Formats: sequence, structure tokens, C-alpha cells
Amino acid sequence: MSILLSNISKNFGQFSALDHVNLEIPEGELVALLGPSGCGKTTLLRIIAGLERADEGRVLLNGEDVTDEHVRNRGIGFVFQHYALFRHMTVFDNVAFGLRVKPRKLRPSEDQIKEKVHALLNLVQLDWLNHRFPDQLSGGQRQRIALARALAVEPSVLLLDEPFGALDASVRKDLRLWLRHLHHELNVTTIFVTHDQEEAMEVASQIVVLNHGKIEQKGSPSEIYDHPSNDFVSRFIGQTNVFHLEKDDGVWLKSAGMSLDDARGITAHVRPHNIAVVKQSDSVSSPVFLKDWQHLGATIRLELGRDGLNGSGKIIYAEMPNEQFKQLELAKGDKVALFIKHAHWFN
Ligand SMILES: Nc1ncnc2c1ncn2[C@@H]1O[C@H](COP(=O)(O)OP(=O)(O)OP(=O)(O)O)[C@@H](O)[C@H]1O
Repeated sequence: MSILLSNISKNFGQFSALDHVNLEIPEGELVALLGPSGCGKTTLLRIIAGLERADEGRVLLNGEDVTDEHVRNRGIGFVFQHYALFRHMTVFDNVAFGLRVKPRKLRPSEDQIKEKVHALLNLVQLDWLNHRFPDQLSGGQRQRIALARALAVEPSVLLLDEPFGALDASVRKDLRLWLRHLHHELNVTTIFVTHDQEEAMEVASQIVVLNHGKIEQKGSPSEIYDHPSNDFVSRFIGQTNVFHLEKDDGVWLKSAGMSLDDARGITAHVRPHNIAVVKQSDSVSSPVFLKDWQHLGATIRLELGRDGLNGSGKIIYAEMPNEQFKQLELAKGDKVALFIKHAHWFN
């Protein structure tokens, strides 16, 4: 089911939580709503679901205006951060719940329910736990059961509010991939809320970046990363070095091979992987030193400064593959030259 949000605004007293939000989500997309705490992500999700009413604007599902429609009639499934499974029911009964409470005319027979619940439990790869109670499951298993339960009533839209927020990092990582695969299989239009940009990049086909109740940018993960449309998105997604022409950073840029004649703004944002680093011999009067580095798995992050090893001036971050770093044979305090391969300019 496609989703269209037209001019949605929501105030809490004097506070504007959502400010004229327009958003179109085609059927079958897997969309991340990404933004800092308090930017309005959950409020927007609740408005789509019908749990909250917008002060202004319309919500359309498959072209049909559902703004005044009750949550129950919207065909939406939810999963929240704190897996709200019924503690006194087994896994099987939790997943069957939505089917058993359907009005008599729409309710499947117990045999059909049994078949469907086992199929869903197989889909989330947890059928072997069907007799257990929620307290006997791990956090990641509970979240997968919560998803199976949301899917039982065949929702046309799935809304997930920080579904993996309460889990530890490695379980989160597994579940991200698992969600992506599950979505490939089912193709249900899905929106998930996250404040974790890595999670959004890894899982979503489209990312919507929200800030202060407004959409800053919508695009695929690579569009958002490679072509941020403004200063906020550039800083929020991935790491970036920010050079201010109005401060003294022009010197940095010039020494890294940039011509400032064609500057297209007053700040240049440079991703660490867009800075090439070359070792200089001690006799060269290079103003840039390698201060330190960190291993980030397959890549190395270099900390570079202009004021020797112990100075507290601006640090520039560059990244390169592990192998390349080894070949450079760099040591702390070595002189280097920089070359900026690409910058985004903003005002
Ligand atoms: N019922 C309410 N009454 C008053 N203010 C509210 C209410 N619900 C939300 N807000 C405010 O609206 C803003 C947006 O809240 P929302 O929960 O949508 O943010 P969020 O982006 O989901 O944040 P987080 O990532 O921290 O969950 C916040 O500043 C919040 O304090």
C-alpha cells in the first residue's frame, strides 16, 4: 500500500513537533525515518497509524483519505521498541491473538489459525519456540515474535518504532539484515524509526531525514551519503570534516590542493575517505603531522594536525584501507601531505 502525507503539522501547546511535512512512499518500500532525538519521528509514525491526529494535513493510504479513519480500520501492523508481547500467553498464542479477536465473520477457523501461525513462526525462524512464554526468550527472539504477531493480520503497512533499540549491538546487527531479507520476501510497505544512521543506511531502501519537525532530505542511502542536500544532513550522516572559509580553514584547503577560486559556499565538507594522505620526508616543510590513528575494521582512521604531536589545534580525519596504511609505513609525528579529492560546499 502506498502512503501519501500531505502538509502534516502537529503542535503540542506552543511547540511545533511537525511542520508541514509532505512525503510520498510508494508501495513496497522499506523506509527509515531518521533524525535526532525529539525531531518528530514517533509523532509522524503515530499519525500514519491513526494513534495521533494531525492538527493540519491529510494521510492517504493507496490514494484513499484515511485522515479521519480509526486506527483499527487502517490495516496497519506495529512493532515498538519494548516488545509488548502478552506475558501470560505462549509464543503461539501471542501470534494467534490478532486472528482470534477478529469479528466472527472474518475470523479463520482454529485449523486455519494453526496453519498460519506456524507459517509465520517459520518465517521468523522461531517455530521451535512456539510453546515458550515471552519471559523464556531472548530480546532478539521477542522482537522477531512481535514482528510475526504484527504480520499475522496481513497488514498493508508495517510501522516499526525503534524495533531493535533495546537490544545489544551484535543482536541489532543480525536483526537488521534479517529485517531486510524478510522485507524482500513479503514486500509489505514498511517504515521504521531510528536515530541510528548506520542502521538506516544498512536496512532501508529510502531514508527520510527529519530535523525539528521538517524533512531535510529523502533519498536512497547512497544519495543521502554522497549528495547531502544541506549542512545538517552532511553532518548527521557519516563523519565529515568541516572547513570554514570565514575562519582560518582556507589555509588547510589550499595546502590540500583545493583552489578556493571556485568555492561554492562558505563551508567545505570533506568525508574522511575523500582525503588522500602521502608521506613526506622530514626535510620537507610540510605543515601537517600524523597525530594518531584508529583501526575501524577494514579501514584505518588517521588523525591529522598542523601543530605537531601535542598541539590542540584542529584535527582532520582521513580514512584509508588497512593495506594502504601498512604500505605507507607511517609513524606518529610523521610529516604528511594531504590531497582533497572531493568536497561538498554549503552556506
Ligand atoms: N504528548 C506530547 N505532549 C507534549 N509534547 C510531546 C508529546 N509527544 C511528543 N512531544 C514532543 O514532540 C517532539 C517530538 O517527539 P517525538 O516522540 O516524535 O520525537 P522522536 O523524534 O521520536 O524522538 P526520540 O528519538 O527521542 O524518540 C519532542 O520534543 C517531544 O517532547
